[in-house]
Amino acid sequence: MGTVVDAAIKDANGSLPSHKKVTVVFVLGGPGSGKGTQCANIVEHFGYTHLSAGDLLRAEIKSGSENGTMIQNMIKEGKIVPSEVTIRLLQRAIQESGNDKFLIDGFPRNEENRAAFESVTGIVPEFVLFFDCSEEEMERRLLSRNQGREDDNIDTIRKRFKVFLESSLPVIDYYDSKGKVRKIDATKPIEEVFETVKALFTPLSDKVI
Ligand SMILES: Nc1ncnc2c1ncn2[C@@H]1O[C@H](COP(=O)(O)OP(=O)(O)OP(=O)(O)O)[C@@H](O)[C@H]1O
Ligand SMILES: Nc1ccn([C@@H]2O[C@H](COP(=O)(O)O)[C@@H](O)[C@H]2O)c(=O)n1
Ligand SMILES: [Mg+2]
Repeated sequence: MGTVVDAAIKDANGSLPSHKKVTVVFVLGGPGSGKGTQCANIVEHFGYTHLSAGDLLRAEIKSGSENGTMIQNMIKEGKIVPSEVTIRLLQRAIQESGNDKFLIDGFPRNEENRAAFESVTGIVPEFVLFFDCSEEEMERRLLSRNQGREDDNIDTIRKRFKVFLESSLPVIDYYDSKGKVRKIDATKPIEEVFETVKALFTPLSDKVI
């Protein structure tokens, strides 16, 4: 069993923390590198709860929240939403899940995300899964994804790549300096990528489904 952290997770309103043992794996990689695809496989085999920061933000827009328009504009521009908004959504999802192990996909996306999450929740990731993929391949995947995402157009994709290089790679470098990064060649076919991923999760798991 991997290390678990005793995290003080405040509830969605920021009230008294409840102590809960949780295991968190951050899943990072460029836009279209296959984070969501591989998270679905990990959930199926290892019983984690998948929390995609992007999905939570899109759900917040749909819910008609007062932050909806701001979030929608940021996503259209490929920009990173202020940490307090995203962290509140992640905390709520953690609290509501009833699970104790989480894949946090697409977060932390910049230094502000990283530092704020650690200081608010006290959670240190078990490790960071980094899907390494060429821009050429990611662009091809995003342009053929066909999920109706407003940010899957060439203008926004280029902005997202720039933000990834400038703001997200430094977060991966930070965790790499702490020996936490598990880098995966994500240009390979889905099944081959998952074989490598599986080998990382199997030692943490006492039951493989
Ligand atoms: N290894 C792979 N080979 C080929 N296609 C893939 C691979 N992994 C994922 N895809 C496809 O690429 C597209 C993007 O994958 P996915 O949504 O998992 O990426 P993502 O990293 O979550 O992207 P985003 O950051 O935009 O949310 C999907 O259509 C998916 O089916
Ligand atoms: N930590 C995050 C994660 C995402 N966003 C915004 O959502 C967009 C889509 O994210 P995906 O992971 O689903 O690709 C992303 O481009 C950002 O605009 C964010 O702000 N903060
Ligand atoms: Mg995704």
